[in-house]
Amino acid sequence: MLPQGFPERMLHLLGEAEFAEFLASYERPRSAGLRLNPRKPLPDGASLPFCEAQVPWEPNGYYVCEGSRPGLHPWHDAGAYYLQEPSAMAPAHLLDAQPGERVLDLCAAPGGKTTQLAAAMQGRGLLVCNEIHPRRAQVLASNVERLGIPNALVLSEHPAKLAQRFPGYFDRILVDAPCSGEGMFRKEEAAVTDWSEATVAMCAARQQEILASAAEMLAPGGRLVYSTCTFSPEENEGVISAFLHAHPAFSVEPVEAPWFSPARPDWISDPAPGLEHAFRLWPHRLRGEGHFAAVLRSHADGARQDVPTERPAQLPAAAADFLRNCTQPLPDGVPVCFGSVCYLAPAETPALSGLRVLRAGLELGELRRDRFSPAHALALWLHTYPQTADFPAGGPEIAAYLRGETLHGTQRGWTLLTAGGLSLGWVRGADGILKNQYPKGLRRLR
Ligand SMILES: C[S@@+](CC[C@H](N)C(=O)[O-])C[C@H]1O[C@@H](n2cnc3c(N)ncnc32)[C@H](O)[C@@H]1O
Repeated sequence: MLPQGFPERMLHLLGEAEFAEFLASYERPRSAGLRLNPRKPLPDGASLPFCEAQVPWEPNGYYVCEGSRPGLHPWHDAGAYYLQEPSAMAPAHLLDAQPGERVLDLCAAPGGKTTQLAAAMQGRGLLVCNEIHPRRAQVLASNVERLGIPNALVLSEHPAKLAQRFPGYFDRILVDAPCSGEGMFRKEEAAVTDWSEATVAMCAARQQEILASAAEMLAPGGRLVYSTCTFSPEENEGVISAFLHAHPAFSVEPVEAPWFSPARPDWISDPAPGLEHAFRLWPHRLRGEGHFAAVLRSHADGARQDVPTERPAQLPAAAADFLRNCTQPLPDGVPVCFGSVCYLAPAETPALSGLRVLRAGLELGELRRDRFSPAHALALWLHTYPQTADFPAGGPEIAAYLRGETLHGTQRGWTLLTAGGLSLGWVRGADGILKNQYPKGLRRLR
């Protein structure tokens, strides 16, 4: 059931013929997708049984067969892929983040686009992902950890506060704005029940503010992508047009993306020039849900700004000893400790004091009574470790491990548990028993 007032709005915008096609898309099943994580390639010869065609605008993206449950496969827990609606893969593709850059994902939870940006950055550079709501920021942090991303700072701050701390600092910024969610009516019941004309107006006002903060943080010459999953012109062409009028140093960058439809400057009054280069993704014109995206380019003069960087901490000796034993070289980074928890923050990490930080890069582990316990995040980042225990991904041992049960094996001490070759967590071996170290909050009930 569509919310009252919504079909009338769309009929007015689209006209009768296209509205009929649009409406018919609600009778079709929604498209589901997943994105493979290049940091955790599937073992040679392996494939995922639930993947069908590739998503045209994302080389790692696949449509998922109807009725399949990829979230239940242990390789999901191992971070081999992220479940993501195909149209939602468009904004990060358009941002085109590069290894070594400074990239900000300003509205990042639960982390679909953050994890896609991380894949594009190949572990190099600084990825700051921010989510204003603390609970949602925890989900974001957990997904960053699951996909084994080493170079992300996870923050939970208001965009205006970040704008004060990071003027002109980022090469690329994604604003995947909170919106009225009209494009998600096929996917989320809450999007239908929460919708009203007043919500659209409230979202548009908030989007303007977020976008203005983002613009302050973009380096001269930088690229900013604004996206929503809604159809309303107020939240899309309207927001971008008002932004361009207020920020003459920006323009909409024309980008080659033949799968998407042009935006509709004719749906708003006083459209800024170039608005037609933004994109609309229509559920009746492609295989995916409704989205909007605009690529904005700064033409401001000047250079990228720097801020003071985080000072490296001295890792406790027990941590350094443990890490020396890792055969896989650690990424470039700055050791940072919060109390007894140690991280390897990305090189050039800005000073973090005064910011709400959920993860300062790769969590290495914790010092407990002079003993070092490696973090779950470290296990998921590792591909190899001198001592591993591997079990078939679909076998009973991995199912038991994910429920938090003890396994059997001859290994002694900290051992990397792998599911069909992909790291999944730690076990600690002694006397033929492999004690389960899978975090309690992630365990499956059955
Ligand atoms: C569309 S969702 C982001 C989805 C995410 N980019 C992904 O791909 O998984 C928008 C996010 O913006 C957050 N948000 C809400 N109000 C905000 C505000 N005033 N400033 C910044 N973010 C806000 C929401 O909590 C939500 O997580």
